[in-house]
Amino acid sequence: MTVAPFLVLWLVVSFVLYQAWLVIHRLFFHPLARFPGPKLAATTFWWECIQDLFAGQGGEFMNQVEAMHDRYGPIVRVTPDEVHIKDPEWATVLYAGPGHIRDKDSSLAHAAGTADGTFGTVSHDIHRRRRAPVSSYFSKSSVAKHLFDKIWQRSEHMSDVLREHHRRGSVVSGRATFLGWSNDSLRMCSFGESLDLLDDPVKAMAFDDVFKAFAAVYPILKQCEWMIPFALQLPIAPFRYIYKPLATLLTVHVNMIDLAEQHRKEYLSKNSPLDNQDLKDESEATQNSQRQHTLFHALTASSLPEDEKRPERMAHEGFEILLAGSDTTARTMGIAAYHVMANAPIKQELHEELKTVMPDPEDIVELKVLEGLPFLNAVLKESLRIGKVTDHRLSLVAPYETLQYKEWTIPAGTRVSMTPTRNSYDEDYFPDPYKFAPERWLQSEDQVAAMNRVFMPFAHGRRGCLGMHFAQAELRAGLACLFRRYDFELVDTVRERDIDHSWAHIAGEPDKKGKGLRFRVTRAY
Ligand code: HEM
Repeated sequence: MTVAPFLVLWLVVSFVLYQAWLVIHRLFFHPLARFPGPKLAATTFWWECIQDLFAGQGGEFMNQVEAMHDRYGPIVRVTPDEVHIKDPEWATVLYAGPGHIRDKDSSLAHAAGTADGTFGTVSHDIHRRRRAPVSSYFSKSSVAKHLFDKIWQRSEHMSDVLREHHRRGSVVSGRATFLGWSNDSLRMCSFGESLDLLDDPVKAMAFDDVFKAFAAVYPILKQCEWMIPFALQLPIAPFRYIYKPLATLLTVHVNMIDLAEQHRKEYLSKNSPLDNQDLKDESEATQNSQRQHTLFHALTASSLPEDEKRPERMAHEGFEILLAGSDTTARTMGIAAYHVMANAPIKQELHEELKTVMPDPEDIVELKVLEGLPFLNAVLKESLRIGKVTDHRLSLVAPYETLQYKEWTIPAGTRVSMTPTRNSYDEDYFPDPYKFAPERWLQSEDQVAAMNRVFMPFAHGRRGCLGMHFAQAELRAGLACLFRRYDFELVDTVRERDIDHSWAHIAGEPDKKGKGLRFRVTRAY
């Protein structure tokens, strides 16, 4: 026998033996071996990927996790090294606050290729440092003081677009309109410029393809964290022929570096280094934000170390903001709009309430006035509840802490996940969960407090959404402009087919045969 075939045989046998040992180890000797769950899930990480890519419509693993809980109980081993817990009351233990160290699961953190951004940072300590200035830029007070004017302008613009549809009697695509609205608004507030997608539904739908492309490859990206960083080292042009939306996704990544560099230079040229030294903490940076018109200005002005202010690093923050903030808000808006349009009494009540603060339909309203409207608030919360747009497991690791769930002791260093957005469908807290019922948020204080305890559309704790105030301000402004100024009728929109989510890779998606939300503007007030 020559050396080459012998070497191949040796490699094949070694690989097979190694895989066999892995399976035996995972089933019998792994620290999670005694946790309940299907053997296949305990054996290989690829089970999740295969379920997501090939079962049903794809994106089936989340439904499988639900089925595992039905069969095995509230704690289940869902991959070789991860347990998933379904118990709304336990979320505050996993997503714990000060005094508890939680790293992020790297397969979730790195999937978008932004290991240096807040979302993509695994380490607890580095994450805290990075999150502070971004979170401050989108804080409740910063949204009210610095960003709401721009948010309102974009909603006004959406209103103008709808007025034109009314004039022409044309059918409106909810997806193109709301994605254009949220993307323009987020870009305007974060980067001081927008792509004007609201004016160009075709361009808006090209961005929809980008989100779809990301979702389509997400199950593979979760297994192969190196993929996007590797693709970014290659020329983008060939990707245009292989899969155009992926090329667009990579282009957004690359353009973000140029934008970060441009804004950093712009900020430094207008502000002396002496001023910057004076910025001792993030709250000071926020107070100073008269001169910080973009997220990159704020990051440049922050007290982060210089290495964290490299354009390549800041670009990861910018990319994450776009990825995390535009599709989510657009989807929630679509869900809210559908349910309000489909329920005449709800539509009427919302319209009447809005009239109290906008006697003239063209009135401009301050954020705090909108926040004081109980029915608008109830519609917003119910839309976030029923939408559960980020329908994926948020997995963390407590590196030094043993976690206890009932009689189960979870060793330190284990990946532990929950799906906080699914709490919203727990019948113990939300009776008749599939019903869109804003009135549930108008019950007694105790009843609302019980719901609020487990209501986590933005997840919870330090890894929870840092754009939640921004998103809610956008949704309030958007709903106010829509339902104070116009009346609508749905056009061939079926809830089960076009609105409700039936599968999810990272965001919940309606049936693939769905046509999306379509409506007509029947009246301008
Ligand atoms: C209705 C709209 C939104 C929903 C439902 C939502 C939901 C969430 C959820 C559930 C998470 C937890 C992470 C995870 O599950 O993977 C998250 C994280 C995040 N969101 Fe949002 N989000 C929304 C809008 C926004 C907006 C407008 C922005 C930007 C301004 C944003 C920026 C982020 C960032 C950067 C993170 C990562 C935070 C961290 O890791 O520390 N989100 N969001």
